Amino acid sequence: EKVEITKEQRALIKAILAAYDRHQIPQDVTKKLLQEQYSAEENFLLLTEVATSQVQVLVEFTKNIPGFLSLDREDQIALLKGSAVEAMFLRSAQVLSKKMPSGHTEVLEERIRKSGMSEEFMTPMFNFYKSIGELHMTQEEQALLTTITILTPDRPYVKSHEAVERLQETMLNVLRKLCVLQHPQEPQYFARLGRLTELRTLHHYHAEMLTSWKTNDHKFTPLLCEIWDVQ
Ligand SMILES: CC(C)c1onc(-c2c(Cl)cccc2Cl)c1COc1ccc2c(ccn2Cc2cccc(C(=O)O)c2)c1
Repeated sequence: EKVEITKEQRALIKAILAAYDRHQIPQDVTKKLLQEQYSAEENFLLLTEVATSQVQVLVEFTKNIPGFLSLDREDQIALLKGSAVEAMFLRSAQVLSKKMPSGHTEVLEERIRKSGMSEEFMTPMFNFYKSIGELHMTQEEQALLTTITILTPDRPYVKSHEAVERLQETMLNVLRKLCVLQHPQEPQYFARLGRLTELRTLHHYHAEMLTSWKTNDHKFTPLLCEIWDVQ
């Protein structure tokens, strides 16, 4: 039967896309990525600055997700803490896979490769970036996928599981219709997006990345320590 996006769903897409487009990392941070010299130390510091800025952007974006602010306040924090890494993997993948104007992509990739991260995390991370790139997601799909990742009910310490599940279900219904309408030649497209559960394993790798950086006496910003429970 014909797939129809309702008026409410269109309004939802518009609100989420506007929030997604509005919240970008400030130019002065991304400009540094091109200017500073290369050393593992400098790369780590720059990536820490980008990650901190990305968390701030993520918090602002999340506040604009329709319905998020009506969730229990502690659950809002639990959802942000539980999804930050995955949302940042999605965002970094979207940025690295789209050919950014001023050759940012190569520079970013180079700085990630040379930031003191061990090889064992590099491979899964860049495979993930490659698989995201191959999906050629539209802006709406990227914004909705990030929203759905944030609204994952089974994060640690979430109390009103059903309230979050209802909100996530609403977004999944919209994404499902969008995929059918925007990728008519590929009926399996929505299922492929769902298979991004690799995100969960990357979350696991990331915890180990943090530990290995920490043992090499790398410092994180207060915001990153708070959102990632780093001492
Ligand atoms: C603390 C730091 C060393 C770190 O720890 N884990 C990761 C980490 C890593 Cl190394 C990979 C994936 C996720 C995380 Cl948290 C990182 C680096 O984090 C990021 C965060 C965001 C990133 C990047 C790279 C790109 N982006 C997105 C981006 C870049 C430039 C502009 C914009 C924009 O929206 O305008 C967005 C790195």
